[in-house]
Amino acid sequence: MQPEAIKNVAVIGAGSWGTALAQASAVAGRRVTLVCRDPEQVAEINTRHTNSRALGALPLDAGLVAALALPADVDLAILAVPAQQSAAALGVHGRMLGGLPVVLSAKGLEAGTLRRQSEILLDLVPTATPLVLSGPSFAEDVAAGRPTAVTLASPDGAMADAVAAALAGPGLRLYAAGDMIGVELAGGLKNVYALACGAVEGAGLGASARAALIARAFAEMARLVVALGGNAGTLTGLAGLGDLTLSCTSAQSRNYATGLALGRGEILVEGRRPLAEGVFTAPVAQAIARRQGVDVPLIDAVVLLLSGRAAIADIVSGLMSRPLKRED
Ligand SMILES: NC(=O)c1ccc[n+]([C@@H]2O[C@H](COP(=O)([O-])OP(=O)(O)OC[C@H]3O[C@@H](n4cnc5c(N)ncnc54)[C@H](O)[C@@H]3O)[C@@H](O)[C@H]2O)c1
Ligand SMILES: O=P(O)(O)OC[C@H](O)CO
Repeated sequence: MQPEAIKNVAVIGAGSWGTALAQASAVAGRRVTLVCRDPEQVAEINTRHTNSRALGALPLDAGLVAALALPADVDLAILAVPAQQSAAALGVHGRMLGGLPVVLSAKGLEAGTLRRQSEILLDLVPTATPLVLSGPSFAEDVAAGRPTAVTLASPDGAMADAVAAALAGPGLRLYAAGDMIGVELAGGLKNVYALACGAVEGAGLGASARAALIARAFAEMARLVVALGGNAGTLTGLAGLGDLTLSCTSAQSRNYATGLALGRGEILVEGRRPLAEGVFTAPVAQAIARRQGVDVPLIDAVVLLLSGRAAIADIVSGLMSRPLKRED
């Protein structure tokens, strides 16, 4: 496929990330339909050209329209609902996606089934071509056109090149890559480690502890990626190091902010906080690691923290008192 053949893009999911990707695609010259669930949101986007629920007063590109369903002439779809909702959204829209390239942009692993996003897509729409978009990218930055670079991974290299070229614009640079498993895992796992880093800051444990945590998270992530057939080298790129750095150091990350609250001793009340994908992915990552026989002390620590069954001081002391091991 040539990039010029990708004229019409549909984005499923009108939250902050879906709206930001729709905006970037429109700025890149595509005709974009943002698929919403709420008729009032459709009306606001089509008349006032804002999506206030997702991105406040940010003016949206004139090439972006909203609808309740996918149009018939879509060349490329982008799925941008929370990771635990991907199967439900594909259940509604999947029959329109047969044979199409589908960009998966949620960062998370599915509870219960332990599926990655590409596995969910291929189970529900076997003829679609999956591409995974991940990397350091806050919706607010992408929507405002601030410089952002991400990875776009697919086993179909020619398709990844074409879609990267079709979606690239003045503020968004996409690097095509082949290791979809590594990129998907990196995107899901960084949210778990961002929770941990936020908790370290919230508990006042210091910047040295947070830096050590990031480095050990990188090593842990590499073990899991390799065990699942991915490439550890992928983690040196945008989806690995790039996103781990962003999410583990910035309170703008919802996962980091949630960790901050946990570290301060606050109790999480479901539905009362912004989406923090790591809360759902942590137990899934732990189950996958157990299945593969991979040692993941940091993921275990986050699962324990989220369970509310142990204080952060005890969790940290448990991590620090493990038998010493070699780094090399
Ligand atoms: N916000 C960011 O900066 C950002 C950046 C990169 C990746 N992501 C990822 O994008 C995904 C979505 O995050 P977000 O920030 O847009 O969340 P959000 O909470 O802002 O929005 C989620 C949207 O999905 C819609 N939705 C939920 N279930 C649905 C369903 N079954 N069918 C159709 N629509 C449904 C909701 O109505 C809402 O509009 C997450 O996996 C997140 O990790 C977010
Ligand atoms: O706000 P978060 O923690 O969901 O992070 C958003 C993006 O994934 C950052 O790359």
